[in-house]
Amino acid sequence: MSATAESASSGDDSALLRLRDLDVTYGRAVRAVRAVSIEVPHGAVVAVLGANGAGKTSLLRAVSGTLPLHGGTVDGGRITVEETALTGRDPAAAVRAGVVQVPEGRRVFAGLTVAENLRAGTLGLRGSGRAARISTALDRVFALFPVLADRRGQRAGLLSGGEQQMLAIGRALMAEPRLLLLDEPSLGLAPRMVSLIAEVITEINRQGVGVLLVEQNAATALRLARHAYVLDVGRVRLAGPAARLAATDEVRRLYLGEAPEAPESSEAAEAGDESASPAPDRPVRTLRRWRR
Ligand SMILES: Nc1ncnc2c1ncn2[C@@H]1O[C@H](COP(=O)(O)OP(=O)(O)OP(=O)(O)O)[C@@H](O)[C@H]1O
Repeated sequence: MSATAESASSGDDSALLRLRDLDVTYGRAVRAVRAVSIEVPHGAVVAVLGANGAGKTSLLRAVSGTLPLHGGTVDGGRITVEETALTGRDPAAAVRAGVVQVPEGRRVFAGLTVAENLRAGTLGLRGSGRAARISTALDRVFALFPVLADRRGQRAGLLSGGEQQMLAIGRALMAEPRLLLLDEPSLGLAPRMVSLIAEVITEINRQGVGVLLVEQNAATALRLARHAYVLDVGRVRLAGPAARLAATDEVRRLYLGEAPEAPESSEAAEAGDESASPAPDRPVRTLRRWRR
């Protein structure tokens, strides 16, 4: 494992999403993402971890084409979904390529009903058999989230935070994604709801949807993901199989909030990778720990 690893995955040619040397800036002053290379293989959940301001959301915005809406620009690098180049493309192009983002903070349409919110997710749907496909997608969402079926006529603003997160994910699924971009789905949710959302992410993935999961909740993310990347001030600091990352001293101490068992003997240091060792003056950025 290396901080400069180009990818946490095997690097095979069948990657669903491939980011190469991605740079994202806001204006002249903020370099939010720097030379980041990430892959999501077909059928995988891949996690991107990091503290506040590490660049996680900016990375997702670059992929979903929503960066300009926030004043940001892709300044360098390449984004491809299978054979489709998405670098600098708009959100409609990303949706056509099967990429749908669930933004942080849910952002459901509070004044619309649950059913209307779900239908809003189908606006970008093109191609034949649209009505039948919408009906199938609706059945699938209601099977994943029975509570949404029960509340289909209720205004979304009246749902709990967890239910709104379900609705936000459900709305994204209505667009028939091949790749779901999830930004902090566990944020602000009670532990029981975090577990439920985690189970649903696993099920969605089992149904064939690739997932790029951005989380500060490192324990949940590392449990769900096959591969993981740790971003630090816009750069990939660590990358590798999630289970292996979860076992390193650095991740356990800085991202899982665990006390180290042995003094400063990180796996990366053993591998001779000095850049992955924490600097002595670095503040410990303990992120929220996942509690069952
Ligand atoms: N719209 C914006 N305009 C200017 N700077 C921004 C904007 N959005 C993010 N930034 C800056 O870009 C950097 C990366 O932010 P980003 O939101 O991508 O990080 P993050 O890892 O998702 O953080 P968090 O977990 O707090 O959401 C930060 O320095 C942030 O202040």
